[in-house]
Amino acid sequence: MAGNSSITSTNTFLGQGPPYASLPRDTCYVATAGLPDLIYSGYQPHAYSWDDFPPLKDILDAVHKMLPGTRFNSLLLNRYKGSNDYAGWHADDEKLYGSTPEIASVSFGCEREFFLKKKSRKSSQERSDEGPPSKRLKKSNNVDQHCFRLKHGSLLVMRGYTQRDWLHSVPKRAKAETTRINLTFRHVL
Ligand SMILES: O=C(O)CCC(=O)C(=O)O
Ligand SMILES: [Fe+2]
Repeated sequence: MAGNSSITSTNTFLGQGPPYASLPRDTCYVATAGLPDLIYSGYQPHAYSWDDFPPLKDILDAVHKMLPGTRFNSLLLNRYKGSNDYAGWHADDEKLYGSTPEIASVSFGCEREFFLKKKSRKSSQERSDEGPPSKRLKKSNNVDQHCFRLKHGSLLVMRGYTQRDWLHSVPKRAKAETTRINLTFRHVL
């Protein structure tokens, strides 16, 4: 990596999103030159080049080998520095990914829980909220909710209508003492 400073402060707030001063985790966006700008949760991240981060290119190559037929050309990196960093309920359903985006999510460091819940009719029209996910979810027996513990080195793939029909989140976790880095590889059309 080209230094920690590249991970933070890379987002331009467009003033359209929810009333959060910043995302509740650090992020960094890497994309192949010439792709349309990514705008999500009211932010427009600066697009770094793959050449700025050779190790990320190596991981991209490994993911392509694991998932034959994929052609990821962008990466949203998330850094959860501790128990208070989180990702609120959202779907990665931005138009630039198309109607059935495939997203490969690789995790390093502290194990965290990743939740999926089926969208309600109302929430299928919602955009990313980035608000803290409800703790009550963990106790729910609802069959339309799932929890995955994403271990160091794990690969999780979302594809098909996952973004259209489901929301996902990484809630705060009191016992998360160390940093977690998550890489979500995506294909911008
Ligand atoms: O950290 C994770 O596992 C999920 C991150 C995520 O949902 C995203 O970057 O859109
Ligand atoms: Fe996501």
